[in-house]
Amino acid sequence: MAKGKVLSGAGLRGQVAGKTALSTVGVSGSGLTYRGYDVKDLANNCQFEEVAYLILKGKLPNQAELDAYKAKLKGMRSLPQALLDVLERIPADAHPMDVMRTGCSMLGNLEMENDFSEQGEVTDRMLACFPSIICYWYRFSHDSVRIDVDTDDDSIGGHFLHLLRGEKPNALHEQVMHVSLILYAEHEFNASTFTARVCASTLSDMHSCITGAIGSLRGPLHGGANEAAMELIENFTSPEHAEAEMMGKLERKEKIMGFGHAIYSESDPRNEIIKGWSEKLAADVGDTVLYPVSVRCEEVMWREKKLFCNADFFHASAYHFMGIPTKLFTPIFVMSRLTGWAAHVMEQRADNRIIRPSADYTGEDLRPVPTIADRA
Ligand SMILES: CC(=O)SCCNC(=O)CCNC(=O)[C@H](O)C(C)(C)COP(=O)(O)OP(=O)(O)OC[C@H]1O[C@@H](n2cnc3c(N)ncnc32)[C@H](O)[C@@H]1OP(=O)(O)O
Ligand SMILES: O=C([O-])CC(=O)C(=O)O
Repeated sequence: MAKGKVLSGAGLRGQVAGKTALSTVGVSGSGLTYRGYDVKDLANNCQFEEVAYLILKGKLPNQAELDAYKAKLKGMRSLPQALLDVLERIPADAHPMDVMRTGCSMLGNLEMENDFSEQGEVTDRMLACFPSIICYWYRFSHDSVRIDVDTDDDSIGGHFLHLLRGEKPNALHEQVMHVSLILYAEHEFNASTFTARVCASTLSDMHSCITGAIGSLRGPLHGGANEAAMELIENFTSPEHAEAEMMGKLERKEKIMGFGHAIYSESDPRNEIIKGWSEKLAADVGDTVLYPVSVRCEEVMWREKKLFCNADFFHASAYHFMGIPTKLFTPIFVMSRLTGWAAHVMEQRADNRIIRPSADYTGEDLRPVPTIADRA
C-alpha cells in the first residue's frame, strides 16, 4: 500500500480554504463523492445530464425533471452570429483551450449575466453550447465547413461527437461520453475551481469566473494532462518499448503526465472506471498496442514510484479509440467541469467573503528611491 500523502507545504496543500457541500475528494484515501453519491455509483447508473442537474440544482432529477432539463439544453445549442464570426477568425493552429476561453468570454459579451438571479440560466446556456463552440471552430478551421450546430441528439456527449464527425455516434461512444463527463464533473478545490471561486469572491460575473477557470485547466499539471498523456503513449510501439522508455524518463527525473495527484494517496477512483471503458473500446477497435502500452506504463509507475494513474491517463486512450483528435481532449473536460465550476461560483456567492490570503515577504528591506543618475 502507498504511504499516506503528506498534505502540507507549498501550493496551499492541506489548508482548508473554504467550505463546500458539493463533493468530497480522497476522504477515505481514494473516494470521490458528489453531493453524497459515490462517483462510481453515478457513473454506473446515470447519464451526464442527471449528474449536471445534481451538481447545479442540488438533487437528482426524477424522470420528468430530467426530460425537461434535456429538452431545455437541446434548445440552447445554437450560437449567435457575432460569436460564429469570432470563431471563424481564430486560426487552425490555435490551441482549442484558447478557443474555449475566447468563446466563453465572447458569449459573456453577447449574453451578459446582468444579475446573479440569472446564474442558473447562463450556466445552462454554456452547458448546452460549449460543444457547439469548439466543434464549430474545429470544423471551420480544419475542414472549411460551416456546420449547423443545432442537432437533435439526446445528450451533450452525443451532440459533441455528432458535430465533430458529421454523423450520430453509436451507443457505445455515447455511453463512454456520459461516463467521461460524469467523472470529470466536479472535484472540490482543484486549481481551476479555486480560480473560479477567487473570481466569484470579487462578485464578478459567471462568464469571467468560467473564463478564468478554463485558463487554469489548460495547463499540463491539471486538465492538459490528458493530451500530454496521449502524446507520451502514442510514441510507444509495444509494452516492452514503453517499459524501456518509461524507465529512462524516471531515471532522468522527468514528470510523467497522467500520474500522481495532489490529494489522493492510494488511487484516483476515476481511473479504474475509465480504464475499464478504455479496455472495452480497445476491443471494439481491435487495438493491440495502445491499451497494453497504457497498462504497462501504469505497472511501471506503480512498481518504481508508487505513483498511480489519475483521471487523465486512461482518458487518453479512451478518447483516441473514439477517434477524437488529441487537442480536443481538454475541451471535453471543460464541457463537463463547467458544472462543478458554476456550482462552486453559486456556493461562493451564497456565502461570500473576498478571497484574499497573505504572503510571506522575501524581498528587499525598506530603502530610498535613488535618483535616476545613481541607478545601475
Ligand atoms: C484531473 C487532474 O487535474 S489530475 C492531475 C493531472 N496532472 C498530471 O497528471 C501531471 C503529472 N502529475 C503531477 O505533476 C503531480 O502529481 C500533481 C501536480 C498532480 C500533484 O502535485 P504534487 O501534489 O505537488 O505532487 P506530490 O507532492 O505527490 O509529488 C511527490 C513527488 O512525486 C513526484 N511526482 C509526482 N507526480 C509525478 C509524476 N507524474 N511523474 C513523476 N514524478 C512525479 C514529484 O516530483 C515529487 O517528487 P520530489 O519529492 O522529488 O519533488
Ligand atoms: O483535484 C485536483 O487537484 C485535480 C483533479 O483531479 C481534478 O480537478 O479533477
